[in-house]
Amino acid sequence: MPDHTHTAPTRAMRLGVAGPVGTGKSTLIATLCRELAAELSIAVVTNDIYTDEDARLLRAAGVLPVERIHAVETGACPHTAIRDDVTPNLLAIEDMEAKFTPLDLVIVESGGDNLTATFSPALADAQIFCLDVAGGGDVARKGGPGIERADLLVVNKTDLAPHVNVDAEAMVADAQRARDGLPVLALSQRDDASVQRLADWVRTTLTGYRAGSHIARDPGPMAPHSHGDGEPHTHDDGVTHAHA
Ligand SMILES: Nc1nc2c(ncn2[C@@H]2O[C@H](COP(=O)(O)OP(=O)(O)OP(=O)(O)O)[C@@H](O)[C@H]2O)c(=O)[nH]1
Repeated sequence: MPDHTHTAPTRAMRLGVAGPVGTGKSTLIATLCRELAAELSIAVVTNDIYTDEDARLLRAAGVLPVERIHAVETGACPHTAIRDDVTPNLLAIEDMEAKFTPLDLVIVESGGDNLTATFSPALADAQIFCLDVAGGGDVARKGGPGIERADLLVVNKTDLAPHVNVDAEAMVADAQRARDGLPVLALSQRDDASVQRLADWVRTTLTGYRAGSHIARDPGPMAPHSHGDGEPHTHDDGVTHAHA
């Protein structure tokens, strides 16, 4: 008989943060580091297409020692690096684990990408998907793998809602309907209570992970899409699309 009991993991929890360009992923990660660095040993891996811009932003924020922030350059296809070929990210994580052992938490930021990019469970033990109220009030209602099935959906920058004529509460309610009971968090850097709720979610998820009760989920594959020009190609999950 195979043994299906779960044993508590011994390595750091890997937390993915995904979402479209500019939704506030780097800022959210900087905030988590600021809130949790005194109690947890943290490292961050960023994914950028051609630069190390996100890593530089995080280093400049001064929330972690600079050597704990590692940039992976993904080339033209940022979602491939978090889903189809996770090897460069796994190598970067293992490098950080070797340098800073014992780590409690490794946060991996995806390159800002489209609404359907999600982490493979081979890379992330848990994942946050980030939306921005300024991206439009109907985005949450339209759904998609990250919106519907990430471990936590963040409706971010709620302080901007009145300036962009978006009803943030309605957006959160739409998201809750799409998520079948999974949590949704309204977040603003200007609302400390919301920042505390975010930090508490990470603490609780880490506790579950350490106890062996948190199971990494796969939100689902990329929807078919195109980057505008270039040759179509097939990902490991069988989806064909074109690249710039
Ligand atoms: N008003 C407001 N602005 C925010 C908030 N969070 C982030 N921002 C701003 O939103 C912009 C984009 O934030 P980033 O954290 O760089 O977003 P990102 O998703 O990492 O961006 P990419 O890596 O380029 O995809 C920056 O100007 C942030 O200062 C927030 O809660 N409220």
